[in-house]
Amino acid sequence: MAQQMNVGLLGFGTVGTGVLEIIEQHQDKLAHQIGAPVKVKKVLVSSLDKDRGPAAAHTELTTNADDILLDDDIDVVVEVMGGMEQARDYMKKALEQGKHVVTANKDVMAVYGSELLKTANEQKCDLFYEASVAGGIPILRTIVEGLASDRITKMMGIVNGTTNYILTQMTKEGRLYEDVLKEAQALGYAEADPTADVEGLDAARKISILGTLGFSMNLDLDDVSVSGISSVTSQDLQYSKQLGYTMKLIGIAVRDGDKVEVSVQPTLVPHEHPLASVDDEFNAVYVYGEAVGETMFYGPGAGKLPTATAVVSDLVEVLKNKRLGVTGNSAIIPQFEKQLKTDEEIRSKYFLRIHAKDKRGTFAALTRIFDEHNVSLEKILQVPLNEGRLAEIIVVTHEVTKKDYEEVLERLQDEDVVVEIKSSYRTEGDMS
Ligand SMILES: NC(=O)C1=CN([C@@H]2O[C@H](COP(=O)(O)OP(=O)(O)OC[C@H]3O[C@@H](n4cnc5c(N)ncnc54)[C@H](OP(=O)(O)O)[C@@H]3O)[C@@H](O)[C@H]2O)C=CC1
Ligand SMILES: N[C@@H](CC=O)C(=O)O
Ligand code: NA
Repeated sequence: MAQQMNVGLLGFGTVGTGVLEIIEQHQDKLAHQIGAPVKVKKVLVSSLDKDRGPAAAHTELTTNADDILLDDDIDVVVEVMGGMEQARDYMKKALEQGKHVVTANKDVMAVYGSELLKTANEQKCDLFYEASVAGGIPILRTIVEGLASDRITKMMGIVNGTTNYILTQMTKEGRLYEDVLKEAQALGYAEADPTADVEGLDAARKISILGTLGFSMNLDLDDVSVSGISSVTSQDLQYSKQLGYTMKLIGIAVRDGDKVEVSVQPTLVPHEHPLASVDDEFNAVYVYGEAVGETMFYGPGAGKLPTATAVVSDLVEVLKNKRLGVTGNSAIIPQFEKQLKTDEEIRSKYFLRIHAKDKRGTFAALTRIFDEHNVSLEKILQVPLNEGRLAEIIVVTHEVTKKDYEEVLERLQDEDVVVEIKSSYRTEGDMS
């Protein structure tokens, strides 16, 4: 057996404590796979005063990152502290010191990923980030290696555990948004600031990483159109259910020819769609490849041990590469120039809920507007409100262009019979 490999951990929170636990508990298996024992030599924390239980006794804690980044005995730096600029600076410094890096940080990888991967290749170092997308599901490896021979044309992912937990609990248990969010925070699923979860930014970061790898083009976070779940109401969930749909926050990346579209939004999927039954903090990524057809990868998307499993598996790969002398190849330069679809080219179905005056001519006025913009309707539901003075009208369109649909929304806003547009959601139909 070769000499011990040393790891420096940046962060000792939910994921960091899980990483230490797995390394300690699976020591024999890891040593067998890597061909050398592994030890977490030092851990960076922001405060030495916290009570960290017995786990902390097995390693050395520091508040000075250089104790890790400049320690010649540390082979791999595992970044699980979160945040943006500081985490990126530490990763860059680690790579410049010739250390390999494993991270769970999608915030950094979505924005600075290509820059850091370039540094890693130049330094002949590895940089792996499996835990950054869909926690414990080995999805990045699946796309890059498992489907390397195929041409991926569509990915749809429930890639945020917090929002999936909230939507599931609101839909199935009738619980309140605020209560479930607090619980997701207590369970360690949410980010330090959960705004990134509920407003869709966390999922946007993940789908931009998936799109970049799956379509082999550099997709930026700015290329992702994003909306979150903070304004989803229990009425929306109830009407969706009544019309045969389940609401999920879904990251969607589609390639048609050379053009792509990437977005994140609360999306209605038919009850029988495989993504509809992915509940609570679980994640799933549906991937369509031209040759393989439909595939779906399911598992826990957040939480201590599932996320730590992905981190430690990356660590195993790095250390194996190091032993074989083949590090420095973790980045594949994207093959294609990015070409984004226009709103005339993006096609989808939509769910629309409006309050309208309940009087003669209302429906005629509405259908005229839909018709003038080439929007045809697949489903219609009308419910009287306020003792018949108002009508709650819910429609699901056939597949239409985003441009036509947005023009309809603008026209409806100015229409006399429309009192208020209550909500509007992208709706998925067929699988591929
Ligand atoms: N939680 C999850 O389920 C998942 C998390 N991730 C990602 O993993 C990363 C870590 O998440 P998580 O473990 O939940 O985060 P936590 O907030 O639980 O832990 C963060 C840790 O990093 C330390 N830390 C933070 N900032 C600094 C700093 N500036 N200097 C020194 N130490 C610092 C904290 O120190 P102290 O203990 O002293 O406060 C803490 O130990 C994030 O990038 C997150 O997005 C990815 C997938 C799933
Ligand atoms: N906050 C994230 C954690 C994993 O990336 C989530 O809820 O999915
Ligand atoms: Na993963």
